Amino acid sequence: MLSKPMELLRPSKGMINVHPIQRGGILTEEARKVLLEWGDGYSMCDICLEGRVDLLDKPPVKRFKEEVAEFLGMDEVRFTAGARHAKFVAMSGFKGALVVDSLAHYTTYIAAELNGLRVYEVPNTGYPEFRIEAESYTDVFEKVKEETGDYPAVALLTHADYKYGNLADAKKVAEICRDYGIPLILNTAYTSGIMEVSGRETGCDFIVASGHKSWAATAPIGILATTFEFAERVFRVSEVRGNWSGRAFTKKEVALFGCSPVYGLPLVTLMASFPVVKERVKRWKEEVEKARWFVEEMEKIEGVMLLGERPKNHTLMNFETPSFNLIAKKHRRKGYFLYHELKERGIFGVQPGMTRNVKLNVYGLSWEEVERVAEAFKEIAEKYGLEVED
Ligand SMILES: Cc1ncc(COP(=O)(O)O)c(C=O)c1O
Repeated sequence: MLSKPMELLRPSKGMINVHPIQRGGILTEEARKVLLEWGDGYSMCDICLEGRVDLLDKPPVKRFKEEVAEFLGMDEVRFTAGARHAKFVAMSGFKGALVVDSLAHYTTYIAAELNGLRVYEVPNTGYPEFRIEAESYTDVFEKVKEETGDYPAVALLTHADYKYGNLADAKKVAEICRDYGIPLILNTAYTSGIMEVSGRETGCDFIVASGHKSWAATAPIGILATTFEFAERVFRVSEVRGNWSGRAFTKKEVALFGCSPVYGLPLVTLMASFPVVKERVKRWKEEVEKARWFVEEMEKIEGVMLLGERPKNHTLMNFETPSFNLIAKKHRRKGYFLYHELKERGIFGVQPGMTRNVKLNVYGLSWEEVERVAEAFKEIAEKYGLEVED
């Protein structure tokens, strides 16, 4: 059955959306302007001479690719179908064991599975901070060697994780990997595009990014950046020949399905937002200040405590909220009460039905908006008889 127009309206329209995955993907004005012009199917491919979207001159994707490489402090870049696909492409250059942090996103595991890599996890410090200690990578590398006879083929670190918004020490992990000669994939789905990230400074071998999560682009689009050392290996070109015609596809990169699997709006919006993204990363410090202020305000509410590292170094946060959970038990709407109370106050994005924990992201909100969100939580708490410090 066809969708009715009503069904295509956005439920969060007009509200402050604090959903953790939404904040960094909100389009810039510049990106909004290109939506209609480039909305047709293969809009980008009007003048394609090389058979690959990353080599286009009109629009200037080839030049953009070089600009992104420079921005990320890497040598070579390709556009992928999200961070998940970028991880898949990076991992496609390796066989054997992969070591990942235990806060890695599910897409890391899926990318490894698809590449036939065996996954070993670096533990975190557990409740309440769940930190990934860089030194723990050493222990796991040694464990892999002991169990399999070889050191791992590759390692991955989630720069900021999706669960607690902890910011891992990428430089330290990269140093350890370098000492072992193990290439490091840095998953910056929640960092590059909102804060400054440089592969050269960090010392990692791959940077994975998500355009729709953190670079103000339309989904799906990701970025894989790497060094000259690894580029040929992961951007391997096709070697097959057609039996019938003997055709060869020697320019087509295998893990990118020949030509980048994204063209049109996702890539054009990424390009249109880029000048703004390059500037906004410089304002990260203030974004973190807002997050720290917000934590202080939330913890004035009885029974509310931040999970993850303190002080916060990222804008994604997770609160333990047993007091809200007790209210939910007696409320006729059960766990949905909080979602509805927030919605009535113009705030969207806290998971419906969830009151044990509240996970949200304040990235890109103005101070006034951050205050509105904090006030809404306090007002709801007081309405249901929780104490709120002045
Ligand atoms: C840490 C992390 N990596 C990767 C992803 C997936 O990103 P994408 O949708 O670009 O594949 C997510 C999604 O939430 C994530 O949190």
